[in-house]
Amino acid sequence: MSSKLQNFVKFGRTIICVGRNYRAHASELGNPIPSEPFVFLKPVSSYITQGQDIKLPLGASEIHHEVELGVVIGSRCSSVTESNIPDHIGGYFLALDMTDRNRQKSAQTKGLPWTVAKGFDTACPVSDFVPKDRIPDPQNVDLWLKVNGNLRQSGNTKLMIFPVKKLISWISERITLEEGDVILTGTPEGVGPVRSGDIIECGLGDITKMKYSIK
Ligand SMILES: O=C([O-])CC(=O)C(=O)O
Ligand SMILES: [Mg+2]
Repeated sequence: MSSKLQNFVKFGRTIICVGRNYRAHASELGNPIPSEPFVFLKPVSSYITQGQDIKLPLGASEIHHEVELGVVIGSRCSSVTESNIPDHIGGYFLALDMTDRNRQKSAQTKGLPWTVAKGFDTACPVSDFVPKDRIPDPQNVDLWLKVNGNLRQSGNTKLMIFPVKKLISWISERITLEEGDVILTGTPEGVGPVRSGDIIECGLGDITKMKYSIK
């Protein structure tokens, strides 16, 4: 295993995020169920690791937590078929897709991109790298998130509309993926606002967990 993958944050390649990959989450925000995957990007500067705090961005009125399974790409993928995707997965991690919900809604209404709503500084808190053999089936992993000890999100990756293999294959037909690129695979339902002083704890079943404070 390349040490670049274990240090995927420092390696710092493209962060691709999948939107509305769980029906219940698309519905809870009043959005249609996608008929094919859709993706957006976060800048690499939005990564933070445990020990750093999530900072509420300037002028933000509603910052939401979204807990997600992250995949680290292990080798170059260009038009890779679904059956060959497992060979290209380098490992996994737990991620928060922190979202400025009001800015996202306003951008969406105006037909503008979500870049600032999803890519502000500290918008991508992540866990340590999880070796691939710890997750033999990425379509059966529990995802949970608590704010100040109260359970807010509880889902399982089997509820994804487009499974990991499909997502990576679909992306690789349009965007070449390289070693160290990561994919955030979308959030289950239960997203909601956080305030200064809150503590988020979340996990991938009991495989890995992480804790972040909101500054
Ligand atoms: O902001 C959204 O609802 C889209 C998204 O990132 C997700 O579904 O994980
Ligand atoms: Mg998300």
